[in-house]
Amino acid sequence: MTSHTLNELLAEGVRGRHVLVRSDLNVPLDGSSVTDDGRIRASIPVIQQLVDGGARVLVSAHLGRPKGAPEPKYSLKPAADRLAELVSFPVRLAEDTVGTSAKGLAAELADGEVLVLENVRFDARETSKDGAERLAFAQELVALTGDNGAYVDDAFGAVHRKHASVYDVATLLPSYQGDLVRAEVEVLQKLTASPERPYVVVLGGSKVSDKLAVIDNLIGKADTLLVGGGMLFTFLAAAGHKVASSLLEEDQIPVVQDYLARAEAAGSRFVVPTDVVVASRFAADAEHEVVAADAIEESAFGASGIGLDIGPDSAAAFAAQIAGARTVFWNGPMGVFEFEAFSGGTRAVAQALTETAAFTVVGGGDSAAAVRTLGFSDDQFGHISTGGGASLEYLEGKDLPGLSVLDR
Ligand SMILES: Nc1ncnc2c1ncn2[C@@H]1O[C@H](COP(=O)(O)OP(=O)(O)O)[C@@H](O)[C@H]1O
Ligand SMILES: O=C(OP(=O)(O)O)[C@H](O)COP(=O)(O)O
Repeated sequence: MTSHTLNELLAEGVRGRHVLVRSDLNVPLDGSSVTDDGRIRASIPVIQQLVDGGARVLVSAHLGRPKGAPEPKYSLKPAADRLAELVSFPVRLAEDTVGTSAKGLAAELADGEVLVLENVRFDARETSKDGAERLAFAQELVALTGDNGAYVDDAFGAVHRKHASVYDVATLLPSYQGDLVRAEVEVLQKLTASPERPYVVVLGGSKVSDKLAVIDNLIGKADTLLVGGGMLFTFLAAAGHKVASSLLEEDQIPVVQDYLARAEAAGSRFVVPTDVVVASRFAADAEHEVVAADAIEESAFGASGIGLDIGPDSAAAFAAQIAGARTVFWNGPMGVFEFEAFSGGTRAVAQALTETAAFTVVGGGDSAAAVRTLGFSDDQFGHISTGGGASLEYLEGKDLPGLSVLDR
């Protein structure tokens, strides 16, 4: 299957046309400052080419997971401001997504100007499971483009979401695949076709139920699955251990038990941490200690202890697996790397990736941010992908709505 490309759109001509671009500007923030602008930088080439072609560019994007209504802490303002600093063309931000501000500013746009629409997730219809609701929102987005609009999907990190701004708009406008999506897919295609073995997948992060769902199809594909981050506690609970106040998805325990039971026959092996860094509370300066993974509740903090990182023995075991691999895919920090005291596991995994002879891919907004904030550089890895969940779902061979909707 192929999609129409950005080059085709540019060849058709975009001068004076409103082009709606879906970008992934879901960047980590500290208050109102962007702590890693990787996704913004990755979004610029497509926007720049459209600006150079004289398009009137409308950028749609989400930030975080607001609950379908405006919430100031999820405003795209910090991301739009950072974009404006990085480029030489004018960038404005609408106060709403499809309301009076967006309509007025979209109509006023001159050729080569860019308007970022406010967070699409401020409208509950964006993520609705009801297709008619999503379509109604998509129609309002599309209406901003006038009568000769076009749509470019460049938000690789969101192609696994069947959301109005990713999927439904593409059913309404002439649609094209952005260069970022194209480049990401090219790398991942190589990884799905015939990964060199041993093929090690490292999983962590906090979107536990999303990631657990993905593991299902990686069993049998990956040789070894290293389990860190928030999801490790559901694995420990599945083995019958108490996890005190750590992140736990109780309803997923039977799912994990099923994975563990199926893995061996399918030729995959889970490596679950044997030690954990437990903290008294979720804070950078919390008291903490290393305990055995099967004795979390026996730490000094008892039932209120929270596991915030894998322990040093586990980090060393993970590093050894990575050293012996030929292909490594990593999504999700091993711990709360934003706090120095709980960044050891993530740092050890990142270091191991830079030292192995394997082809390495790091995927995900926070994973990419982690390697950069811990002082590693992009060129120390085979590929840094802007999408975590999106890459994982691509690797499991799932149909990704944001890609298939563009198929001709
Ligand atoms: N044990 C843990 N408890 C709570 N949060 C965790 C834990 N380990 C990692 N995290 C958090 O996971 C977040 C990243 O998760 P996620 O969004 O799933 O990753 P990515 O964006 O790379 O896909 C980080 O902000 C990190 O602090
Ligand atoms: O951050 C993202 O995904 P990731 O954490 O899997 O890399 C994307 O912007 C998608 O966000 P979502 O997982 O809230 O839909």
